[in-house]
Amino acid sequence: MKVKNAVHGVRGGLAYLKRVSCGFRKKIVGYCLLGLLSVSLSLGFIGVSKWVIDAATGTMEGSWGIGIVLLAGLVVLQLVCDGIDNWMSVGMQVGVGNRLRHRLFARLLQSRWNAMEQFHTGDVMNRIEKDVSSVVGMLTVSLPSFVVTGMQLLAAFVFFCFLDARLPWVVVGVFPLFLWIGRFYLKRMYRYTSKIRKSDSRIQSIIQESLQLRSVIKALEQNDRYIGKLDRQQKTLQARLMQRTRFSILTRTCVSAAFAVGYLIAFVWGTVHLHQGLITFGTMAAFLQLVGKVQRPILDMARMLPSWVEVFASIDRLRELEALPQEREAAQVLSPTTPDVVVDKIDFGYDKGEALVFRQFSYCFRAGSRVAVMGETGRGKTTLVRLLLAFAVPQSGNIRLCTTDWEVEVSAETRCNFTYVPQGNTLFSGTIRDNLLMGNPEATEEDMVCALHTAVAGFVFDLPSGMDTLVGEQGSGLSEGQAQRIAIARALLRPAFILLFDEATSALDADTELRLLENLKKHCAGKTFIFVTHHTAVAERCDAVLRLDV
Ligand SMILES: Nc1ncnc2c1ncn2[C@@H]1O[C@H](COP(=O)(O)OP(=O)(O)OP(=O)(O)O)[C@@H](O)[C@H]1O
Repeated sequence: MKVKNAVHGVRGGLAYLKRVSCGFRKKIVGYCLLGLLSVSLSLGFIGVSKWVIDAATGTMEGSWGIGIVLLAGLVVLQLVCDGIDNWMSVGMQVGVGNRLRHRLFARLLQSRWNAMEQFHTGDVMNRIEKDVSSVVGMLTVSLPSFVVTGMQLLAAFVFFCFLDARLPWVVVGVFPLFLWIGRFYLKRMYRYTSKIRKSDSRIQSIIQESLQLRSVIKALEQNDRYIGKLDRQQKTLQARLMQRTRFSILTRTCVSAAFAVGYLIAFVWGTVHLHQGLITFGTMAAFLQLVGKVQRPILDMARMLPSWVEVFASIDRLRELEALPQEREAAQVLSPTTPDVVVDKIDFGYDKGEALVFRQFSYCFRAGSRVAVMGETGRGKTTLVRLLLAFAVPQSGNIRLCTTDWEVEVSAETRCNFTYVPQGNTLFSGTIRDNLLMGNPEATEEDMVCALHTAVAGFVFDLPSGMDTLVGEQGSGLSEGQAQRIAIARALLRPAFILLFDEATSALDADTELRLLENLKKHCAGKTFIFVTHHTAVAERCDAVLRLDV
């Protein structure tokens, strides 16, 4: 798919980091400067300690007591820096994380209704949680550390040159070799990391779907099968992680061995020069500390590499989500009065090459009428609702909202003219009141009571907490029929001209269904009702029946 064509690569990844860091760049630079101050303090510590040792051993003149006071001052400053560092780091992590999740969540909600079908929700959740935190870690921890470590290395290198100009160039000499090995290392790590992220997503998908459908799993006695499925995926993840760890340990051991040899050379060099009286004890101590100061940052940078690789794999996954086709955002287009809904010679099929669901289909839903849409399962009833709501767009023909002197083709902007009760249980966790307010955030207590009565949901007033009763995910705690009636009340609160009921009364008993239809007729005069239904009782109380299977 198009999403797959999203341009991968380091350049794209860097551009993404630049984009998402917007608004935090000053803080990140400030954080880097703080890190540099911290490095300067630690180098200052080395310089002063050399002076103190040389003064104490009589190699240099001066009061080593002042040096000790200076050292204590430098330690205090370092502690203050560490405190500010922690404070800034947490603040940035929270801020950047919130910003990234906001950006992704908004894009997912604004994407076209079926754009996400290619992803499992568990995979999407995994990306929002783990890939976002990996990018946050990069921007707020790894990137500043990389800058500071690089500067630390440079500063130590310059300091080194003052002590002896030859040794540091050995480091420069081996640098091209490091780059060459690094290229091979990065490629391999990227491959391992991408596979690991995929396995991780699969695990989350299995857990999420199984928990959502746990009653189905229980009823079909498939517990062991699903636990086994999880175990197999976990084993795959473990194998992939171990493979990456093996490779990582191998490369890290090689780097550490190279550094151990480097330290040994530096130590022997220092000892020989000390023995020959060419350097002082202070220089020897400073020299050995500096060797550490050069080696530590290089090792730290090498250790950061896996997290850089992980970030680029994560960025690719986040960019796939961000590349989902979006709905155009524009002002609402509200009809002046209840409009006719004219479906004019539409052709529509979901996928290219597959049979069309509608071929040259036309129909007019008259303003203020009640129409039952019927037909065998799979004939396109729900698809018609999606087309009216402009979730899907016909390949040819059009659907228009028309009044005597006003006409507009349906689009995301005309959705405000409709209210929709989908199939199944569509309540959110929270109170019944929260659910009702989703239909109309400005609804008064009186409006909500009226909507509940019209939807034959008077049972809500018998609950101990009434409208403040808490319901669980997907309306758990309520019966299917109770949840359907609250969903209908929610839809009635929305100030819209056309009400779309997609098998919205399927869980109601015949008597309750009839009372609901009577109430709708009485309280919602002038509005258009489109009932997708298999119930003949509903069809008998409508002004027209649209059969899709004839
Ligand atoms: N998201 C989708 N992607 C691809 N094909 C789809 C999608 N949704 C539905 N279809 C196909 O479109 C056709 C019409 O489906 P639709 O859901 O509109 O039928 P329906 O009449 O509402 O069925 P039911 O009475 O079972 O709800 C079916 O062949 C179905 O397989």
